Amino acid sequence: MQHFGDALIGRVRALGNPVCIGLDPYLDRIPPLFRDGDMSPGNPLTAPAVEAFLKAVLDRADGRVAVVKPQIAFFERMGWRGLRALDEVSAHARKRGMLVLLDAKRGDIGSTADAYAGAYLTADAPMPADAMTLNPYLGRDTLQPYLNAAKDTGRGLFILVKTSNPGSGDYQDLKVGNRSLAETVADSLKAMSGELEGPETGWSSLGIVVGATYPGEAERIREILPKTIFLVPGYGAQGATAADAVKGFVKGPSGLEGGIVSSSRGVLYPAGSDTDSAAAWEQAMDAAIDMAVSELGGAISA
Ligand SMILES: O=c1ccn([C@@H]2O[C@H](COP(=O)(O)O)[C@@H](O)[C@H]2O)c(=O)[nH]1
Repeated sequence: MQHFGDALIGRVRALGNPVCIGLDPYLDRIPPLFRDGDMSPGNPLTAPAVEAFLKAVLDRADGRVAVVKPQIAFFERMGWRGLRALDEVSAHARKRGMLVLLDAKRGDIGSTADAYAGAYLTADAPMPADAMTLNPYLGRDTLQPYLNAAKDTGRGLFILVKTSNPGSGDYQDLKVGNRSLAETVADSLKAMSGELEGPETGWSSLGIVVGATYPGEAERIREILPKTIFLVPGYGAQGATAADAVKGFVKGPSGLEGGIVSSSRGVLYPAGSDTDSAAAWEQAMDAAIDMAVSELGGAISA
């Protein structure tokens, strides 16, 4: 059975960069090369066009990137055809050796969490993901069904701790004693993280989300959870730099490690990609991927 934490860290070490490409298909930004019809969410041609676009992105990323993060909202927006496209795109990524981290941010009472875990994480899940994001707001008992599934299947979990958005401080920075709520949540995940530590690298399959836009908080949270992989959004389109993004990383055998840095809009829609020329689009996409790979690869080797 694959252990998600070991598999992810192994691939990042092998490739020398922590890039995670976010798959957020904004319908009005799909390049002309792939568009079909009016690209309205209910148009039956829209989801296949999105699927073709994302598969082409994955082909450009082949051999350069360890993991991709489809954002389920953009697929749900297209109804059942969108979910079918998500399934196809995920299968395409896996065929190219990339892990699939589903950004679904689920969070509900335990009995409903059971159903979500059964959709994405259990051995018989119809839409399997290698890992998924979760919202811990309803309490630790609501994370248990996902933890059970992760133990059974080796899949991974990423719990929201300190998100990248400007309003994340509204609740996450509130003081609980002398710590922020985000740090308190991190502390409460210690035991669960320990239960999923990998036999090869020691890194846990229970990860957390820590925005690149709050590098100081990333350093404090790393002290609380030394073996927990960080999923770091906020680099690129949200303004954080590569140096900010790796603040919570630690020294490993081949450079800094312990996290992946996601970039969605910055990679998917670069300058020059708004074209109906296949060659020009490929060139723009290669340049965008190269930029993320070299900036973030450089930041972990510095
Ligand atoms: O704290 C978080 C958690 C998740 N996200 C997700 O990332 C992408 C946005 O990425 P860009 O690189 O800014 O396009 C989107 O799917 C969010 O839901 C986040 O931004 N912050």
